[in-house]
Amino acid sequence: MSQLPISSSISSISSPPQRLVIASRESRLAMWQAEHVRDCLKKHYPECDVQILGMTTRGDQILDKALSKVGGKGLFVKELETALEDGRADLAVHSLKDVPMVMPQGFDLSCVMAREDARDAFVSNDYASLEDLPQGAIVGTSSLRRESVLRAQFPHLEIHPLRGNLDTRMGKLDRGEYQAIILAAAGLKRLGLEARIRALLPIDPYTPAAGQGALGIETLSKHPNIKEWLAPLSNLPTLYAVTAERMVSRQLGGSCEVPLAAYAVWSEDQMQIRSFVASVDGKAICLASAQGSVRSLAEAEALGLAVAQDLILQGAASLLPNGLPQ
Ligand SMILES: NCc1[nH]cc(CCC(=O)O)c1CC(=O)O
Repeated sequence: MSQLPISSSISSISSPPQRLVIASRESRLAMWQAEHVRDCLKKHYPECDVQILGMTTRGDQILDKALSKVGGKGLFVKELETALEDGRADLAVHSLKDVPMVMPQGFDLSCVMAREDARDAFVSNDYASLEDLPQGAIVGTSSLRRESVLRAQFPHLEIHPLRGNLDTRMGKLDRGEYQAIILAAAGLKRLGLEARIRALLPIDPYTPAAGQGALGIETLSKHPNIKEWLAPLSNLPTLYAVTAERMVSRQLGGSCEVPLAAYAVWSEDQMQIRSFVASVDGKAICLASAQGSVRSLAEAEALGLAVAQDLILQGAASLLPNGLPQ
């Protein structure tokens, strides 16, 4: 006679968490995001002791170079992953835009939370919109994606690099180093700086980066209960959208050394997605969009794949510094 698998049936009903540690970067935006996750966890698990472990990453230290030149997205997440590996933290909160398209071995993107405004924002003290900027005006951005669209739309503007955390960037604008800067609206809204936004840039042509405006929670793949514990924090429309966006980006190499945009919206089983790959000077662009029924993660990935294939058929590979992956 076979025995009932008593222990496994008991362990599948896990008890609520008693203590959770969130690893976060120390910038004001990262801390806001970690506190947001902490508050959401406390709401679902009032008995749980939720702590935040702040840490400085290489991406926060190297401020004098364009992001595309210092090693890209992984830069902001490595130190946090080490904290997960060492057991100092259970989860790491990231702006999803900064999370590499392929997760390193042993780590999972375990939760995607509801998206803030995904659009880019125009911020200036003297001008109400990009259209109002005079010949030679200096616009700050270190995003090759933003630079490419700006150069295509407004060849008379000067695009200068702009790095550092949000407060640093705003400070540089306010000291007159730029006539205007372009930032993600999500970060400004989260930090209570929404009033500084002079204009929200339309998705066409200013298509956001994959994952922009969404929060991702990374955990160790082998953590026994964390995915189940995080499930109430996840947002399905956002998860479907960013899954498609990240698929496009991954197919094209997922690097920030190339202007690459992908933005999707999902509602009522329908997804719309739009993406481009372009040259930094804005002179060459491959643009694709698609719409289709999406009722699963696999269908979200399939729509993203179709858009990537459309871009590749249009010659997107010739715009990628290292060609197509593999
Ligand atoms: N690349 C840095 C970064 N990562 C996430 C955000 C903003 C918040 C978000 O997109 O969730 C920013 C700043 C910006 O692009 O202006």
